[in-house]
Amino acid sequence: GYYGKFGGAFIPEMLHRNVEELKENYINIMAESSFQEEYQQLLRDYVGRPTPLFLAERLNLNHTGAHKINNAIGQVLLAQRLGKKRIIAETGAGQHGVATATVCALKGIECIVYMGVKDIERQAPNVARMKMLGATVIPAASGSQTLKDATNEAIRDWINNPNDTHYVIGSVVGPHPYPDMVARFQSVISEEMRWQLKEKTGSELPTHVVACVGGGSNAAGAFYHFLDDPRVRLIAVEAAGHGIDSGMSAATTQLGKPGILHGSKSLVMQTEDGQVTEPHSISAGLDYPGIGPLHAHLFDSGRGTFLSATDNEALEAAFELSKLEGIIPALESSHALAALKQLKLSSKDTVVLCLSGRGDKDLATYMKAMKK
Ligand SMILES: Cc1ncc(COP(=O)(O)O)c(/C=N/[C@H](C(=O)O)[C@@H](O)C(C)C)c1O
Repeated sequence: GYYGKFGGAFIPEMLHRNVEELKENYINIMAESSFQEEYQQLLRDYVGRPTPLFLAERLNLNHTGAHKINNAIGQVLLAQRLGKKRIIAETGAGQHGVATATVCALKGIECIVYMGVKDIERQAPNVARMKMLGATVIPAASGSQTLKDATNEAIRDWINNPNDTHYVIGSVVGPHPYPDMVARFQSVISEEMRWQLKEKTGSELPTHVVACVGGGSNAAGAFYHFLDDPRVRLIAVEAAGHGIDSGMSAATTQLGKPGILHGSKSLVMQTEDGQVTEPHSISAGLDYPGIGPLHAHLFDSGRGTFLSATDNEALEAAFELSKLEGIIPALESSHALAALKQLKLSSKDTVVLCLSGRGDKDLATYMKAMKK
């Protein structure tokens, strides 16, 4: 369960049994043909995959509007095979919450989503969707009432309900096996990239894959099948917020130090005495003081190139893509788009940009920016 020196499962004693049960079973269950049949069938007929590779842009026009559903389907199917009757999840941008609530509605299983009070405000359309889908949204009022507090509340719930509950973590974070399990579910993104690239360009290898990183699941999925091929440059884009040195940022590889967050050893934005510091990003999905251990290792080993984009650069990129291509991207994805300008690309390059989600959820923020 390690990526270099990062990863592991540093969890409260009371969670051991839950996490052990997952670790013992996830590979076998995912390898079962009945699991794969159901999983692939849902991705095809319910999510609407494969999503088109369009003009070297990777569009997730998936059902529920982002990549999160790939992971939510996998984990709910897994939870059912483990006999769980109750699903909990954390969410920040609300996409993961909506994806989990969607699959729970489809499978008729109870769904509770923890969400920071601040995020409930700025992603209101997704809160409405979760409620429409029959999920219970519980405001995380502890701490700074953002994503990390939603995650803490979900972990507290799981400790109190160890037997009948599965915690669907929304990104490649948390104790082993979550980072590996979520990356496997998201790997469908690079699988589709490869064969669509082959069809369109004759080669299944791009020169660059670019993706935004909050916890890092859409990037893990986009990078997955290219990790070991140095011919493919992996470009991870973090949220610089008001700027790396502004004190209002979420660029964890630039500002973080090795530490433990939510059960995983990775890079964490923290004070001298190891208290997690409050991150900032205009996008809820990247507003996270940690990063998945896979990405900490990609950064530490130099295999990945870590760029960042500020709030304003992301906004600009969102307006530009909307006007130039008729696609309104999620604020998170707009960070990946903004970073393209920082790459010295040549016409020989094949760049695949992973657009992790649609901008429907961010229209209020876009409209506010337009008024300025
Ligand atoms: C459209 C979109 N793009 C990217 C992200 C960043 O999450 P990763 O792909 O896991 O880095 C997100 C993250 N969304 C989560 C959520 O919807 O709850 C996030 O806020 C938390 C799970 C971290 C997203 O919604």
